[in-house]
Amino acid sequence: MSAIVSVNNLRKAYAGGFEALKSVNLDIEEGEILALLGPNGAGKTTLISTICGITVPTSGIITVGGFDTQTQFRAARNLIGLVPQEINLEPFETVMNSVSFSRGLFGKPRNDAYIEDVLKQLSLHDKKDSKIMTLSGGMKRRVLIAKALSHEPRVLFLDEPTAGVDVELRKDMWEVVAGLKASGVTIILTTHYIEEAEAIADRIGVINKGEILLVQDKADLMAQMGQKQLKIELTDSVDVIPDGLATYDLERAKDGLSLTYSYDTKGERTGITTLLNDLQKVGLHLKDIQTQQSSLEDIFVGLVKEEP
Ligand SMILES: Nc1ncnc2c1ncn2[C@@H]1O[C@H](COP(=O)(O)OP(=O)(O)OP(=O)(O)O)[C@@H](O)[C@H]1O
Repeated sequence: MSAIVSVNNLRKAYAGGFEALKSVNLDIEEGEILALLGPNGAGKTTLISTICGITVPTSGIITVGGFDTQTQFRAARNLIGLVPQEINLEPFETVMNSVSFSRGLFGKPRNDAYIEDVLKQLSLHDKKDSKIMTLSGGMKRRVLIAKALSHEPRVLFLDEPTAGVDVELRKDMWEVVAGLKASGVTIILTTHYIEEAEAIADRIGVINKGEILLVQDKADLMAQMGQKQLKIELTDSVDVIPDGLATYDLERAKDGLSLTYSYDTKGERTGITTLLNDLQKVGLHLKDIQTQQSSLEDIFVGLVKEEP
């Protein structure tokens, strides 16, 4: 895979001097879904707006499809579709007209067949002649996506596509995004819903205070940083952790009926076998054992917390 979007040493200071982005470097591979995860005010929207040429960078270079977003703005922008956070649609317009109009703004010749295909893909085709004001919130969001796709972009930016959307609609949106990826569009979405990144992204970038803390393959991220916990339930409670188990850094539950052992799933040895032997040696009897994997949420909270 090759980078379709390349961000190099991007800095953005707003008027007044506030540095919303501090030397950001990011390559987005063609065909992937990249989720940019970060808390409120992290700089997600600023990053997207700057790549899309809506916000002017203070310094740094961004290319899209090899075109410089500043010196070759039009060529770069033609390759980009942007779905904004806010729903800003023309209420009295029909879906078809509204989407066709967006295409026209990019100077592309009318192509009803293409627009109808997009509407079909977004399950909006039966609403093509409906006025936008008659659509549900979920449908309006899909109209925004149709508009962003109207000029046949290769990269689609979705700024918080499911903010304030109920669980059902959120899952619908995830399916839409998966369908778009299947049709060959590269997708970058911002979210502060960890489960959203976990559900649909190929790679996850974590951004906080204007800095990208990491960008990594989702599965690798979870495997590398994920810790597993082994919860050992005991038949009888213990008041203190026996000396013979001191080396394991166990956590004792308040009721003394279970001990939790954390280990690295990627480590050469987990230490579980010797732990179980040692438990027996100190005379503890197991009732049950269970393992649990830390979620992306634990990883994310850990990363953002470590920031000074
Ligand atoms: N036009 C502006 N002028 C000055 N500061 C701004 C401007 N736009 C954004 N900021 C500041 O830049 C920082 C990053 O904002 P941005 O909207 O990029 O964050 P975000 O990660 O998208 O947040 P959210 O999840 O809340 O949308 C914030 O501290 C914000 O207050």
